[in-house]
Amino acid sequence: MVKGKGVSRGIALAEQFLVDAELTPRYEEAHDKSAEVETLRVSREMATQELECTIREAASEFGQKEQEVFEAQLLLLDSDDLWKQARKNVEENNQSAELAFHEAIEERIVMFSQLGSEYLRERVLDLRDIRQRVLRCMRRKDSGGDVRERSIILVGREIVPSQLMDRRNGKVCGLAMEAGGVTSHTVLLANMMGIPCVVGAKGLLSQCAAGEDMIVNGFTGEITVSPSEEERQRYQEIHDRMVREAELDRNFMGKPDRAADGTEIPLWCNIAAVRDVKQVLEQDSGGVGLMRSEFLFLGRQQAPDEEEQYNAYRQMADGLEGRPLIIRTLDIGADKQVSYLQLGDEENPALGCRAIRYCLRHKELFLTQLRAILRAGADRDVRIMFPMIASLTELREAKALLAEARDQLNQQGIPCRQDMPTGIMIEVPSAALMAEDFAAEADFFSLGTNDLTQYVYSADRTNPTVSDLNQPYGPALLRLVAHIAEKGNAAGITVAICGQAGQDPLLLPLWLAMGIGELSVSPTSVLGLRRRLSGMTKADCCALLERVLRMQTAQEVVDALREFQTRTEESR
Ligand SMILES: C=C(OP(=O)(O)O)C(=O)O
Repeated sequence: MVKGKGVSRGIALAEQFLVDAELTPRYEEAHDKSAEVETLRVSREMATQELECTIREAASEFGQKEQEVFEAQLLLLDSDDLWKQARKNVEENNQSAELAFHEAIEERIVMFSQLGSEYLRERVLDLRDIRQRVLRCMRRKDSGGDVRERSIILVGREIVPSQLMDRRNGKVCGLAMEAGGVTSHTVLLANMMGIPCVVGAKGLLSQCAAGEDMIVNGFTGEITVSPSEEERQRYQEIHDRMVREAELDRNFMGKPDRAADGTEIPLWCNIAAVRDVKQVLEQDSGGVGLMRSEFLFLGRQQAPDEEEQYNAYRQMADGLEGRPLIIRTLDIGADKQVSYLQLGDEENPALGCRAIRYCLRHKELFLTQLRAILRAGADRDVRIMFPMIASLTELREAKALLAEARDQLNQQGIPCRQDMPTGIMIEVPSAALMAEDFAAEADFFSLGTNDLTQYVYSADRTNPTVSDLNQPYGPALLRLVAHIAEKGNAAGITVAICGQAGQDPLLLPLWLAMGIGELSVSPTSVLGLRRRLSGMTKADCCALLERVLRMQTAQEVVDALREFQTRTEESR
């Protein structure tokens, strides 16, 4: 068993699937040449099937450009010369199938790199990708066809969002990482998708065995490689308990987001793509409090143009059937790197030119997004939110560009929203301290507690070594949140929370007491939070908050919150 930190609740048992480690071939001699040749044949078939399936999916879910990328790969993979060369390497040079294929691709990489053509040089990346795909197929024990049909646990040193979103990686039902931070974007996505996840599991990669089963326990942080019968039974018990809890939660379908004394906190959702809208409706949520638009920009070769963005935002708004959609403008940088945007090598990217800072310096890119959002909101409840605002000057500049985008559309006679509600993320201490001033110029606040925590404690959210500091129970963060809520409420604007802390059931009474006006959480958290909310009263929560705000350590706070939770649940 390997121990890490559980960062997305739940438990999963499935086949392990190594993702991020660059697979290198086994440098072995072929003991049985005909078996190695057969491995080549089967892996060619599997890789081809996978790619064909990806092309179909890219066509239906993404766009023409994504489809073309994979079609180009399929052409390369389908080269008879390539496979003949690999076969020759087995038969004449006594190489294993893995090595034989690796070498055959390597020859092409060297050739393509030396040719003057820009186009062929760019194909080198595709060749590398194909090599990884085929090696992965060779490592799979059976030739059970398309990995997408199988449930898998992604295992890696650090899994990036694009790998999790890559449908070629199968039906992901768990994530296990040797490194990885508590609120990295992969973790956020895992939460959103209800996928159990463990990070910081030292020694994981040396123990895992691709193709074998694994249990990932997102409650305890335990990872069990190749589980025994007894361990499988234990998994089943926990799994069954989860199912029972989920049934209790489901009784709260159709009920209001209301505490026992009638105080309401709307429970909205965080989403990243059009396909997430379905879950918002399925989980009976009232809207989307955070649409992380940067996910439209990840895992591709160039930025989506205005039309593509407009279509995506419009589809989301339509899918929400009148519920509000808050779109956060491009929050790129730090752990969300996009190669084609040339973010540059920064010594300290979390403190660098990211999010609104990047957008204000790349006006065309920003205006394109603003136009797309304004158009999507022409006759739908779409609202806009700027991330990483640190100064009033930035907010004013961003609003001026929003007005410019609107004027451009008006001049062209393109329908768009004239008075789009405009909010800001409060995630930088400078904005938190000046909440009163910001409240006079923003229509709403949404607290990005993931970043706010990292900046308040100066503890990198992706660094597991400092994850003890990077958590939301510390009194400094709670006092700051209370300050922001007070200023926002006094100005009559909604103060929401869209960071992970918003979905933490332990913290729920504090948010209720502070007058937080909306929580935006992963869709899978909505019903559970609604159930818990229904058992609390604002008066009890205020008494708890008063005590908590006088506490000095995170441990004292956690103890008080746990005690409150037990008491509330027992009294129901
Ligand atoms: C919601 C937040 O933004 P991100 O997507 O950076 O986690 C946050 O920082 O809390």
